[in-house]
Amino acid sequence: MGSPVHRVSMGDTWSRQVHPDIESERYKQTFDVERLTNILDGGAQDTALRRKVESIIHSDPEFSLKDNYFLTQSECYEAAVEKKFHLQMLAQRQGWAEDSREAYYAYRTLSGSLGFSLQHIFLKALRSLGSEEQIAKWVPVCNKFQIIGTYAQTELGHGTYLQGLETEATYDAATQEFVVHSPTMTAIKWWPGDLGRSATHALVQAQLICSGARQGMHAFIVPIRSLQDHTPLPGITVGDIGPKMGLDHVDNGFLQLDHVRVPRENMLSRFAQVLPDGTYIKLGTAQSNYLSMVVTRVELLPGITAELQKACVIAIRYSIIRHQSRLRPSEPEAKILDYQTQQQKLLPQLATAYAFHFLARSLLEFLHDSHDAILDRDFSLLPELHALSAGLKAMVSDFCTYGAELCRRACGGHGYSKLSGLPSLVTKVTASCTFEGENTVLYLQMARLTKDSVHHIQTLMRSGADEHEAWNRTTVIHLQAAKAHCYYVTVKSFTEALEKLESEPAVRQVLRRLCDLYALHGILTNTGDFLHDGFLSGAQVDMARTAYLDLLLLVRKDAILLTDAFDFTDQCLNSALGCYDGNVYERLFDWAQKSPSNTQENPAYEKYIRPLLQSCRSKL
Ligand SMILES: CCCCCCC/C=C/C(=O)SCCNC(=O)CCNC(=O)[C@H](O)C(C)(C)COP(=O)(O)OP(=O)(O)OC[C@H]1O[C@@H](n2cnc3c(N)ncnc32)[C@H](O)[C@@H]1OP(=O)(O)O
Ligand SMILES: Cc1cc2nc3c(=O)[nH]c(=O)nc-3n(C[C@H](O)[C@H](O)[C@H](O)COP(=O)(O)OP(=O)(O)OC[C@H]3O[C@@H](n4cnc5c(N)ncnc54)[C@H](O)[C@@H]3O)c2cc1C
Repeated sequence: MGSPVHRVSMGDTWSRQVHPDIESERYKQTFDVERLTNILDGGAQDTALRRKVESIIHSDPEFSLKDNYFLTQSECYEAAVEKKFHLQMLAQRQGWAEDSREAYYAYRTLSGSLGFSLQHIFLKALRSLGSEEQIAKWVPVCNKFQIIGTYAQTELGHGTYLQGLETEATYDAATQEFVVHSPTMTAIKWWPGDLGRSATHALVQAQLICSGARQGMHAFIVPIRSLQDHTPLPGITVGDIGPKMGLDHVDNGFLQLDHVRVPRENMLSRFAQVLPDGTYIKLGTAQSNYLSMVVTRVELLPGITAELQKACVIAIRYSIIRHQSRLRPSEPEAKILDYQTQQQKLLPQLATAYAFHFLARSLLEFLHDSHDAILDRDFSLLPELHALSAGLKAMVSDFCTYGAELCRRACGGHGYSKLSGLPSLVTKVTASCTFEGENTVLYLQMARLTKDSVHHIQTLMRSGADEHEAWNRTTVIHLQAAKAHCYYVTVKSFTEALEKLESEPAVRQVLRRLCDLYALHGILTNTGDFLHDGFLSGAQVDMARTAYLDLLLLVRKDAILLTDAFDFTDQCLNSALGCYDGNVYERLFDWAQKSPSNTQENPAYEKYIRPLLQSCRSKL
């Protein structure tokens, strides 16, 4: 009789018998895993609520992810829309609001494999840029899915440089309408998620033209498909941009506007208004309409971090089960996590996954404390919020992408199998280095604030360079300064989180080790900077390395318990390598046999293989 089935288990044949190699790693608990889970969730009640939502979702076969790896792009898209449809019906029955904790936990449970992900961003932009009246009008119809929104800012010719966006919204005082138009091929909106086949409305960022003057980028709600039969409305050419590297379940699309008219009330007017006679009233700053990007960058951080957390869970559990080669000729093959190099690959990533959890929580608190003031047009905190959100979104997405790929590679051949769950994690998190702001550009937004950057610019300007040339000729240094600042902010937020855990000594100690490992990893991967600036001597670098290698051994002992604390269900991980019970090989073999290439006829045989074999045989 196997051990009792753990609550996160897949619930299949092998869930009943926990592999002894992984079970032995759970015997000696140096800290209370459940308490750490509660801390990560924000409290025991949040853990209970999350688990309740997970249980409801996993009890319904409509939400199963197990066939996802065998679907085409169109099937992926339809499966995600189908799950979103069923989740919306479930949410209505359960009374879960669109922006509720339950809805967030449902999204986490399904690893974001849901349609209409841009509805959230449409709503965020609405709440940041819309007047109270516009919010009261559009939020309810969004929440009830009476419309499906997307956020259309990027164009074929421009994504980063927002002042270069070409889409125009020209005010017609005679009819009190805006004429929204794509004047050139490069003005076609390109990339917006859910635009290809789903959205009925787009929040279009366009250059406002009124009273003969160009007023910069403003947001307009533009209906794009009929609510009766989903056909494109007059003046609208819309479609899918075609196959991508990943995120097959998202229909990223294009939108060409041919003099489309929308009522004056459709320009989001928290920070600017156009009066009936075309008079432009500025209520904010030049960058007020960039606020929605700030909010989205901050609110994307937990989801991006979760991808690295899942990659660490899969790779570390697999590294306990996988035996390969011998540490000593006289001993049996070793668990690959007992090799120092495997520890050096995975455990700093685990530390990073924890560090980013506390960083995201700290930045979300800053956003929530400052957002209301900004909505009330007190912009004093906006520059710092922008700089932090830009730099930290760039760092978190960069390092989560790097870390997820490292976890994938650390699993050898099976890490290259989609059935491991790792390749789709990597392609998904990679996208976050580009969307919501390309990372280099965002790092540079933070760098504008650092002392070191200013010094280099001033030196060049004294030698005769103008400010623009001086800036461009020092951006590599700015980038370095911004990355260093991001690392510092991350260690600071992790340390501050530990200070609040005085009543949890055992949990605090295990997290302290992760914080030290994260900080030392940062120093040891940038020793040149520390030596160059005289912050460390060679002897001190040696001390740091010794402490780092000692920490790897200590964290190794708690590695499985630290992955368990994230409390991802097996269904959410959807990985043959990463299940709680560790029965890797049985699942790999079982799942592979479910592949359509093993269950369907092989047309290539009759057409090509048999004729080829026979033609060769006849010559023998
Ligand atoms: C299943 C997965 C679901 C995932 C969903 C993903 C959905 C993705 C959506 C998108 O991708 S939407 C499109 C996102 N696009 C961007 O983020 C564009 C990125 N580009 C920029 O942000 C621009 O580079 C820029 C920063 C806007 C450049 O600004 P600008 O061209 O005006 O020049 P600067 O001189 O750099 O800035 C001027 C001034 O403005 C301040 N500032 C810039 N951005 C902001 C902001 N967001 N908030 C507040 N302030 C901002 C900047 O600091 C400068 O201020 P001063 O220094 O002059 O005071
Ligand atoms: C999966 C995915 C989903 C997306 N979803 C949406 C969406 O829903 N809505 C939407 O509006 N957009 C969306 N986008 C578009 C995304 O926001 C843009 O791709 C992003 O802002 C980058 O702009 P770009 O593609 O024009 O790249 P570019 O800005 O052309 O960048 C190309 C290169 O030029 C460099 N570069 C650009 N400007 C500078 C500079 N000033 N200094 C130094 N280097 C510079 C960049 O660092 C980069 O290396 C999505 C993109 C992806 C990949």
